[in-house]
Amino acid sequence: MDYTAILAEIADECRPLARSGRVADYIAPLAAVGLGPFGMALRTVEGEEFSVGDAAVPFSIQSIAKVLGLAHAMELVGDDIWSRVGREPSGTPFNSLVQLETERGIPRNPMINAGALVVVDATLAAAPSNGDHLLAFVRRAADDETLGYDLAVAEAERETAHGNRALAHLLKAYGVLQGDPDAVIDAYCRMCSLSMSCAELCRAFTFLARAGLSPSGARVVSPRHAKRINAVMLTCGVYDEAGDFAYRVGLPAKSGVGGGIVAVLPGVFVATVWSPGLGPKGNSLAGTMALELLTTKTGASIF
Ligand SMILES: NC(=O)CC[C@H](N)C(=O)O
Repeated sequence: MDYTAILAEIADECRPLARSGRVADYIAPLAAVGLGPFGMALRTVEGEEFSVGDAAVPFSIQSIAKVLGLAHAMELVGDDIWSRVGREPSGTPFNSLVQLETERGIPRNPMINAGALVVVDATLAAAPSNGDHLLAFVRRAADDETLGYDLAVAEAERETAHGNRALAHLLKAYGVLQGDPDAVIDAYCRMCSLSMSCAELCRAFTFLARAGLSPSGARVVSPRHAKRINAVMLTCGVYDEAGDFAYRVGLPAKSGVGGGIVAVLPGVFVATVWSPGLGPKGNSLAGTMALELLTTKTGASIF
């Protein structure tokens, strides 16, 4: 199928909304991007690529990276990961502390910050200490050795990560975090600073549409893990907007406060969108609308 005309229509309809919402202002380099950009890309499992607008502009993928971190951890430690983090939707904001105390240090899922910190901790404990194994995993998933971090973003987040530090120390107090909370925060901020364009993000997430295979056909995760990661994205990927997002868009998806969203239709395509204006739940306003229009215009969703 040729998605060129549909993406052009979607971009026209979404551009006005790209001036609405708020950019994430607690990480200075993200605030500096400002409102206005809009880009979208779609890559089919056959390898056809379509894009519109600012689809080639790199942006900070932020919490979208939690999916890559989870995929890496599942390959490293297997089902053991689920002894320290749940897989139920939280119904709370991504950075909330409240539930973590009432549930005695076991985060609801790996897509909220507390859960991602546990995943990072598990990865640090399991991986050999030489080299950056997450980055190697991401490059392998995308078949792209040029992908990397934006270390200025990581450093800026480290300086203001007081809430995340509180989460990490609370996790440590409950004995759920094995390593040093500050080392976990450093690795977490680096992970969130991964920088990609919509087009690159489509390639990095191809394995979730291809039952675990990268664009070149290399095995990234098992088919079972791909299915499970998509399930976690569907139920938890956009935090306390997961229900509304499933209702409107109908695809497993993950958002980040950089304004990106990646959505997967298993067996068919990966669609990515970037527009920095966020709604109250921290998800891109124009990005959500673009994905809603995509599934409405094509009739393609998991439902
Ligand atoms: N929702 C997000 O993208 C949040 C990620 C960001 N690095 C944070 O921890 O606050």
